[in-house]
Amino acid sequence: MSGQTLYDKIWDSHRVRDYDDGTSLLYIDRHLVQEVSSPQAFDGLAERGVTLRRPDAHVAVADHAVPTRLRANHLPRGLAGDQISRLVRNARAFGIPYIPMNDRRHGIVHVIGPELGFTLPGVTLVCGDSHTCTHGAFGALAFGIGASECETVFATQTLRQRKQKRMRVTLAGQLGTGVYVKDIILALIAKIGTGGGFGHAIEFAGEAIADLSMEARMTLCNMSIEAGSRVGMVAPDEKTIAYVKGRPLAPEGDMWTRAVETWRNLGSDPDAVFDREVELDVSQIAPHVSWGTTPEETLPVTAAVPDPRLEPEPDRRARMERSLAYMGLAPGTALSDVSIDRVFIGSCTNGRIEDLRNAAAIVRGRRIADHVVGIVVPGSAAVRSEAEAEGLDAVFRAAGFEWRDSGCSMCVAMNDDRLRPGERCASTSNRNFEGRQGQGGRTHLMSPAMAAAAAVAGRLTDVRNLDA
Ligand SMILES: CC(C)[C@H](C(=O)O)[C@@H](O)C(=O)O
Ligand code: SF4
Repeated sequence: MSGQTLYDKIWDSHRVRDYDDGTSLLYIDRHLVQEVSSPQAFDGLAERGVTLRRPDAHVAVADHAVPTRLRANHLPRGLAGDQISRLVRNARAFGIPYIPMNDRRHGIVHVIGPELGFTLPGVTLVCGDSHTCTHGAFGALAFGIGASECETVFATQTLRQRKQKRMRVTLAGQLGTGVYVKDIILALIAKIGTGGGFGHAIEFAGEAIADLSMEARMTLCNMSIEAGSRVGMVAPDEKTIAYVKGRPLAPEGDMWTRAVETWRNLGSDPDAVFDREVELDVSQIAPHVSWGTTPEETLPVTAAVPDPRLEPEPDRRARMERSLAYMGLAPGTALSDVSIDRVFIGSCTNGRIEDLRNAAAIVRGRRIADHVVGIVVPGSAAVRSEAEAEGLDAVFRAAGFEWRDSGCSMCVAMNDDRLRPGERCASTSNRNFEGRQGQGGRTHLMSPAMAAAAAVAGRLTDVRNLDA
C-alpha cells in the first residue's frame, strides 16, 4: 500500500463513520461564521428548537457588509445593516463568540482565523464561504460549505462529505523580481483552467513553497477555488509553527509540544500517490493580469488583449467575445495601454501585511495618477495597526490613496465600496465576473505590487518597468 497524503491523514483522523454510498461523516473542529451565509442556518436551528453542539467551536464576524469608513458612527442602511444586526442577535442568542465591527480583532474571516490561532494545522475547518480554502495554507482541511451545511455543523459538529481525489501542484524554481505568489496562482489558473482542480483536493508542494511566507501561502490556497478546487493545502513546516506560536487561541504548554509533534508528521508520505500531478516552474512566470471575466482569462502583462478570431473553438470564441465586450477591450491592444479608473488593494486574497508592504514599496515617494481613485483596505484591524506602526498608512496617504477600515470592501459589491458602471479597476481580489465589484464594473486581477504600479501609471503596467 502506498503512503498517505496530507489530505488523507486529516480526513482519516476526522472520520466518524463511512456510508455505503462512499461518503463519510467527518468531525468538524472549527466553524467561522459571517453575516451573508449564516441567517438561514440560524433560522433553521430556531425553527427546530435545536441548540449548538459546541458553541465554542464557532467564531462569528461581519465582514462582507461592513462599511470601511466612518465606522464608529455609521451602521449601513438596508440589507447590509440588517445582515450585520442579525448576526449580532444570532450570535448572542446561540451563545457563540462574536467579534464586533470596531473590535481590534475584526477582519475578514479568512484573515482573522489564522491571526487568532483559530486556524491550526491538522484541523477540519469550515465556513459558509467559498474562500475557506485559504486556511489550507496551515495544513488544515478547510473548505467552504452551503447554508444548510452550516446548520448541520451548528447542530452536530459533523458533516457528511465525499472524499475528493488528490492533486499535487509542484512549484519549482524561484520567483523573479517583481513577481509574486499572486502571479503563480493566476498563471496556474490560466494553465489548468477554472475547472482544472474540480473534484480534487490540491496540495501545493515543491521547493518554491518552502520560500513562501505564510501570507503568500494563504494567497495561493485562497484562489484554489478559482481553479475549481474546494480544498487547497500546504503541509505545515517550521514557518507554519512559528506563525501559530503564541496566537491567542493556539495551544500552550504541554498541549503545544504535543500539537507540534503531530503537525510535524502531517506532511504527505514520500511514497504517497496523487491522482493528478501538475508542475509549474515559477522562475518562468511574469507578472499577470486578467483581461476577461474569469480568472482563467489572464495573461502576462507584457501580452496584448487576445483576438477571438484566432480561437478555433466556437464556444470559447463566443465566450471571449462576450468577455471583451463587457470589459470594453479591443483585440490586439497592449495590456499595458489599458487605462484604469480605480485601484483596490485588499481582500482575503491580498489584504495581509506582506501585501500592504509590497504595494507600499512601489508607491513610496510617488503619487497615484490624477484620474485614479485608489483605496487600501487592510484585511483586518490587526493588519491595519501593524501597517500603521510601520508607517505604511502614511506612505499610501501621501501617494493619494484612501486608507480604510477592515472588511471585504470592493472585492464584492455587498457594501458601500463599489465600481460605477463602466469603471475599470486594478484589483488585488480574486473574482472578476460581470458585476462582481459593482454593476457594469470592470475588474483586472493582479498582485498588490502590480495594482500599486497601475495606480501610479494610471494604466495597467509591468511593475518591473517602474524606475527604482
Ligand atoms: C458571500 C459569500 C458567501 C461569498 C463566497 O462564498 O465566497 C463571497 O465571500 C465571495 O467571495 O464570493
Ligand atoms: S474578501 Fe472577497 S473573496 Fe474574500 S470573503 Fe470577502 S467577498 Fe469573499
